[in-house]
Amino acid sequence: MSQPISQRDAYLIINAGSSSLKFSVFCGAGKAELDAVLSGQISGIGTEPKFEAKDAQRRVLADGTVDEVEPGDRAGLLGFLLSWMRHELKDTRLVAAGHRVVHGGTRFAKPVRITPQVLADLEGLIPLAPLHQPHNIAAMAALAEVYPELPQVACFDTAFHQTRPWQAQTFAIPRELTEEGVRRYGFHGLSYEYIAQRLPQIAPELADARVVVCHLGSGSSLCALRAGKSMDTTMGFTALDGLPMGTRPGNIDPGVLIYLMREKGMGADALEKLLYHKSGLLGVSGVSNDMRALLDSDSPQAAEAVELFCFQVAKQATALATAMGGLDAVVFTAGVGENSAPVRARVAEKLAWLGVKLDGAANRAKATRISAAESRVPVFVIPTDEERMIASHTLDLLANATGAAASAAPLPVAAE
Ligand SMILES: Nc1ncnc2c1ncn2[C@@H]1O[C@H](COP(=O)(O)OP(=O)(O)O)[C@@H](O)[C@H]1O
Ligand SMILES: CC(=O)OP(=O)(O)O
Ligand SMILES: [Mg+2]
Repeated sequence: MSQPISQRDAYLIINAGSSSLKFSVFCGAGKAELDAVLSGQISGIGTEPKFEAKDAQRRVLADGTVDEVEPGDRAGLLGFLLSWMRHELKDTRLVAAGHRVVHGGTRFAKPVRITPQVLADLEGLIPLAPLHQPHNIAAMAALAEVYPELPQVACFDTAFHQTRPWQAQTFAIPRELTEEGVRRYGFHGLSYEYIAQRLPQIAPELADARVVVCHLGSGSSLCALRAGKSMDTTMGFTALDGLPMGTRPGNIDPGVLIYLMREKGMGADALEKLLYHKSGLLGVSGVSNDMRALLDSDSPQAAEAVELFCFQVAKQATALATAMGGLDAVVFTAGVGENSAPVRARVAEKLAWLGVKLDGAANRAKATRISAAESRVPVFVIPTDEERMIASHTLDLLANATGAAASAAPLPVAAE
């Protein structure tokens, strides 16, 4: 029989996304044997927050709407979650906390122990990730209040994308700006890193394959994975680039921004609000930022928003296939990618010319492999697990105890 949780080392993991606050508690002596003993999320932040939690046996501990806090009150929702967890974890021996941090900038190339200096550096990156970085930092501060002695570790969305060739990291702008750090970083790296490890366990023949991973959630991006390494990705300097998302536009002609500044008198704050909070599925549909609501809606604008999303996913997937010189497999993951059969079906239809064909029944059943037997390109649905990846990095960092020293290694500027 396994040891009770109270006698095992436990790691508390927090992943603050744009529409969700996910958490897990893992127990285990090493990263190969990490058991999720508690996990869940507050989803629908900003619209209708819902709290779900499960125990080690995947039994439901909580499942309902959060009525006591305003839908957009991030601090209130974090407080609600931490007080619930504190009660649940009463005898648990927490040894560390790990956090997802969206932007590592040029400074953070790998996970790092959080120190006052690291925290200050992360705060300096808030303008490059205003929808995420403040919430990532708020979770660190809130935990430090509840567990002042607990070591905390930051794991970065940007870190996984360092293997891209320089042309995938560089904007066509004057070199001085590139050297200052104005370049394509890419995000959702913890999710892609998890998929890169998981796919060869499911399909060993694809270990060296050229795979487009579609991370479709509230924030969405694609990654070109070759032999498990990132070769390109759709997000850039910030998490605004690439695909349309819940409230973000994705690719947009920069001339639009100049037009809005000159002709509409919009400044940085107004543009930030437009691009991070009012665009994407919400802006196009006028109905919701939530893909479920759009698929359930009778509004023609909601249908157009879904079509625009699927069109861009397929179009940009094709560009990423070119970045790898071919396409051997497609993976769908994250909230929309894992749960929406209609979105997967529409994207796959648009990629038919590349040899993608789904098995309709397998797609609707959310099977692991959803492609038809005759599909040249196999297609998979793989639930992502950013929290497990963070736990694994947190264990590694603490085992190597290089913490603060590791933070001093700056990222090299993209080399030719
Ligand atoms: N059954 C479903 N059908 C379509 N979309 C879904 C479904 N379940 C969840 N989603 C979408 O997933 C999104 C959340 O994805 P997730 O990856 O958890 O987001 P975050 O970016 O906040 O981490 C929601 O905004 C919702 O639109
Ligand atoms: C980077 C990003 O967009 O993250 P999320 O999908 O969690 O909002
Ligand atoms: Mg997310």
